Amino acid sequence: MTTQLKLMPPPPVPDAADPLIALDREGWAVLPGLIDAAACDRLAALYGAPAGFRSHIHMARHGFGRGEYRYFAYPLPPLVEALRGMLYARLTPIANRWHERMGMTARFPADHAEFLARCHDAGQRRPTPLLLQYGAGDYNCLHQDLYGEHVFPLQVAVLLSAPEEDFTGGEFVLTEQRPRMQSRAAVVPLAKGDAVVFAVNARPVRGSRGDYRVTMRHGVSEIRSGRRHTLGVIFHDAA
Ligand SMILES: O=C(O)CCC(=O)C(=O)O
Ligand SMILES: [Fe+2]
Repeated sequence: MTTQLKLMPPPPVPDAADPLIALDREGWAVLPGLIDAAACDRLAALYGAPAGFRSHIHMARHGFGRGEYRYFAYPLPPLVEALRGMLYARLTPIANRWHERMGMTARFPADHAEFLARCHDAGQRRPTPLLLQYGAGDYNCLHQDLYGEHVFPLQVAVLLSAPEEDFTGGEFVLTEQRPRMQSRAAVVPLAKGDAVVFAVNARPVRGSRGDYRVTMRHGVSEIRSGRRHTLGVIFHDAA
């Protein structure tokens, strides 16, 4: 019996075949090694470049936490532009399915340029991809990246620094607020170059009487030492 069991093939691991399967179950999923270490370093180095950004935010001044970020200006750096279009195309079927399940009327076109035209027509014209930089003692309060009426329900953050080497602490945290229940938190395990895909504001959860909406927020726990950079990819533009 034991030998027979040993000879049996291992059970299939669906998440390994498609990491995005976890999105429906958890409201977030990790895309391991989305970009390589050299590309991470090149992107993180842009933070110190004088040009290419439309604004610079000191989080403490706005009560958002402690740390800073810069929104890219258009045209985006080619890698950011390519990632944004590629990820959007991959996430659109899930976004449309989620909207249907949550009883939301908006549907998303297959082409990101078409969705951006919709944002721009509604006055959401400013690019939202951003680079974040944190040092020791910095953190990012739980929040949602909503910038107007048009919201693509999923977004992506890419960790550009190596945990335990470049920084300690600074974990990516998600919370979900379920109706009439206490909130639940998740800490997302990320290595340098990994991306987390997560719900911007709400996700559908299957209950005994159909789907219901769960509200999600994300943030970053305090960086204990070192420096941490992230690339944030949001698919709607900002008013
Ligand atoms: O630094 C992080 O990991 C989170 C960044 C963030 O809030 C975002 O990309 O929207
Ligand atoms: Fe965010």
